[in-house]
This record gives sequence, C-alpha cells and structure tokens, in this order.
Amino acid sequence: MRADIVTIFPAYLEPLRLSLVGRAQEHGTLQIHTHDLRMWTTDVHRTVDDAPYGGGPGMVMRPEPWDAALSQITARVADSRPRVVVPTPAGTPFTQRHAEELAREPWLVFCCGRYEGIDARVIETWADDEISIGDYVLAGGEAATLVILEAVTRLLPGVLGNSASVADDSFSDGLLEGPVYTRPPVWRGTEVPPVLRSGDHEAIARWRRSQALRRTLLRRPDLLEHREFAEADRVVLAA
Ligand SMILES: Nc1cc(-c2ccc3ccn(Cc4ccc(CN5CCCCC5)cc4)c3c2)n[nH]1
Repeated sequence: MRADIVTIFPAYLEPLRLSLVGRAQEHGTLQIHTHDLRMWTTDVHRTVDDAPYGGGPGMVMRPEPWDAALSQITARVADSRPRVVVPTPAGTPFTQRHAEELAREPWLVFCCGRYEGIDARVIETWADDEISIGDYVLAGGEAATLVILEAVTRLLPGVLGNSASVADDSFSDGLLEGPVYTRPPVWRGTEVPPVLRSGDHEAIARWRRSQALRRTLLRRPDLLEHREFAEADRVVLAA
C-alpha cells in the first residue's frame, strides 16, 4: 500500500516511523510519503488560509494550494487513482469495518486540514471519504490520520506477527474484548480467574465470550442491537 499525506505540519506525522507502522515501511508493506501543502503556494508568505465567507470564527484553508497539491500527487500514476480520505469532525464515524475497507486499497491520500477546515469545493472535487474519529473537535486532521493509518496498517498482510491475530480483535465479532491477564498469578491479593489457568480451552473460550458479552452490554449496548444471539449468549446476557 502507498499512502500520501498532505499537511502544513509534516513533522506531526513523524510517529509513523515508529513501531508497527515503521516496521511495515521497513518491510515495504507500506510506503508513506508526506507532503508540505505550502510547497503548492505561490505567494511570498506561502499563504494557505483566508477569512471565511459569511463571517464566523477562525480561518478556512484556500482551495488553490490543495487543488495544485492533489492534482500533482494523484497524477503520479497513469490510469490509477488513489482513494482520497479527509478527516473532519463532520465525517462518517470511523469503524473497524471502515479500516478493513481502506486496508484493501492499494493507494490512499490523506488531506490534513487545519484552522476551521478546507474550502468545501476541494472536498466536493477530491474527497472519496470524509471520516470522523470521534465526537470531539481536534485542531486538525493529522492526529486523525495517525489513528486511521495505524488501524489500517495493522490489518495489512504480514504486519501483525502470528502471535497476534486480527480475527480476535474486538469489533471483529462486533463485541468489546474482555479483560486480559498475565503473570503473576496473584497480584495485590487478586487472583487471575482460575479458568484461564485451567488449560480447558473450551471453558476458556466460553468464559472470554461471556466476559465480552457482559462488558459490551454494560458499556456499549448499542453494539448489541439488531443482532441475533445463540442460546448460550442469551443466557449470559440475561444473567
Ligand atoms: N474526529 C475529528 C476530526 C477532527 C478534525 C479533522 C480535521 C480538521 C481540520 C480542522 N479542524 C479543526 C476544526 C474543525 C471544525 C471546527 C468547527 N467549526 C465550527 C464553525 C464552522 C467551521 C467549523 C473547528 C475546528 C479539524 C478537526 N476533529 N475531530
């Protein structure tokens, strides 16, 4: 996968050199190219923003630099076009399903807005996805891009070692994951649930599913709506 990122703060994307995404780049699974939007300005002050029509707080990002940047970046390869992703508070809520869909794309371009956002005509012309990573307002799209790219990269083939599997991800079966434990067996007087040390893998799987169902019912009942459950699950949910 190739990912191009356009931003006025390229340094904000440095964390993508670390850990999981950094290794994916070293292995050639993912190529990330970060671009400074100001490269496509033409004035001496390298202006990327202007006052909003209609008044209101803050500034809006001008269309010309964005159009010049996206035209050049997407023209890179003949007859292939990237999926253009624009993080925004007004976007579609980002989910694991969406991450899975983006992970199937060969080429993504992320447009990181700042100020109060990007001129709507750029979004209309270029955006394939407008994505929100949550119902709170960040100062720009860079942090959202880090989040989206991390969720997508861990789904790429070979990125997660065989010790971890995306199949066991929370949300992969639509439930929250339950509690996890490691050594010591007793810590501050609290014992690891004995079933987890029993070696009875069927009992362990049942226990883990019941914990996931109960936690989901408590914290995210919305994830349980419009779903059919097997009898064993219904017993847990009714308890
Ligand atoms: N999930 C999530 C993604 C983002 C995100 C993503 C990209 C950008 C680009 C700029 N910002 C800052 C921003 C955007 C919108 C407002 C609201 N403002 C009200 C008055 C009319 C204009 C708009 C305020 C500041 C961004 C914020 N935040 N949260």
